[in-house]
Amino acid sequence: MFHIDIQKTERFTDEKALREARKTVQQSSEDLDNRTGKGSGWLGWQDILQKPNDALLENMDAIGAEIHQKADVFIVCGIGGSYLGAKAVIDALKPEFDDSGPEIVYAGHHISGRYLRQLIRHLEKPKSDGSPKQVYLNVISKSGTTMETAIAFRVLRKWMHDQYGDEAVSRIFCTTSKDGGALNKIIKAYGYRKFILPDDVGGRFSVLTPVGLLPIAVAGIDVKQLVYGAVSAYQDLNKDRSNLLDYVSARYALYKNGYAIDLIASFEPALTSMGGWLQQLYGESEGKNGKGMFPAVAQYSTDLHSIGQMVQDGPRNMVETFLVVDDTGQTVIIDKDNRNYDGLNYLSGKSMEHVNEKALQGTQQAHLEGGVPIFTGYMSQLDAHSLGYAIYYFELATAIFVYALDENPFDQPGVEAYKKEMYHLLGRNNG
Ligand SMILES: O=P(O)(O)OC[C@H]1O[C@H](O)[C@H](O)[C@@H](O)[C@@H]1O
Repeated sequence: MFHIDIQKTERFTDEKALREARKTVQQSSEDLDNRTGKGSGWLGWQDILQKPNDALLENMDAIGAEIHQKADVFIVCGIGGSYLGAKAVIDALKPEFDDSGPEIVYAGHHISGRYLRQLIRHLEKPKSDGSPKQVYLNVISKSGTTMETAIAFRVLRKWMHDQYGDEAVSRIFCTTSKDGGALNKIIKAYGYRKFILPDDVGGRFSVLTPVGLLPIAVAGIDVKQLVYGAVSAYQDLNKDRSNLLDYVSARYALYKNGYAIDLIASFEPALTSMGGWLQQLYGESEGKNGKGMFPAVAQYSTDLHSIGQMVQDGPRNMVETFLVVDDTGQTVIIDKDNRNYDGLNYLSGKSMEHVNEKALQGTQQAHLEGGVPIFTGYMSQLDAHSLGYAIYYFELATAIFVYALDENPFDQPGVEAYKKEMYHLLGRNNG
């Protein structure tokens, strides 16, 4: 399923510090379970697994399958927790260069007019047989007021209505909170189909709600497997949390010892977006009142050729968290070449997976010797069930770690600061 090996961190923590950390973390875990910690009104991400909503899953599956069949392009319009989870799962499981089902594109995740103009040009370009592309749009915003998403939605919505007339209404899907926010006003006025994100589930904990499930289902991924993977994790970790608590304790002890950066790395490019999802989960949950580790993401071996030097030899304040899949399911065998000009015949008959695994082991050994404590998260397979399992594992680890910091894992007050400055510069208060 999923577990984290902490062996390669042990030489960086002394026993006493680890014991203390474990005590704090144990208490944090109990506070979470007893619902006595900070932000305890925001534990809906656990409740949805305690009682999985099969009707919702069936519904997501059915709508997803219908759009999968009809759409050429499916636009996911959202930012932060409103798209990172879906992207993580889709990038992990949808085969590369796959042209079955719709192309999934993203919008509303920044304010680039250049990008949006080019996206619209792409939507308008007919298919190879000359017929127009069939476009469907899912806007996702918990608050319903996020500016990046709202601007893109305003533009794309108009494009959809210009293109499809009244039929646009049946091609636009909105995911938001039950009440409130500008998006709810728009839904009411235009009659778009709405999916609800429960109030007690924060954006970065929302991938297993319609926020993530609809785009994931549209991509042709089994949402039941995904959610039930997380349900298994929920049940297993209610029974035995020792691996998770060892991981959180070691990470907390390292943090206390001055380790300030957590570099999330994978040798499997399909998992890089999982790193992006985890980056928000860790970053927004931890970074409060001068506390927390800065989460960064690396794709290996690609980035060993760019930031590898820094990891090996830069300031010694970094831990690495590797996401590893035991079985990727597919590979390429390196053939023998009689001339052997490239000198690679010592690898002939070997799979690229074998080479990638040795690259992982070699990198870990080198970084360890260079002074980087290493966590390794093992996923048995690259499938929906294992991903769901890992998602809940990390959500739980986040909540417990942030309780150990004595902060609220579920708010993000600091994110408002840039918005305030931007709104001021844009003259929002002047109407
Ligand atoms: O879903 P929304 O309300 O549009 O929010 C989208 C994102 O933007 C906010 O500013 C928060 O910092 C994130 O936690 C959130 O995921």
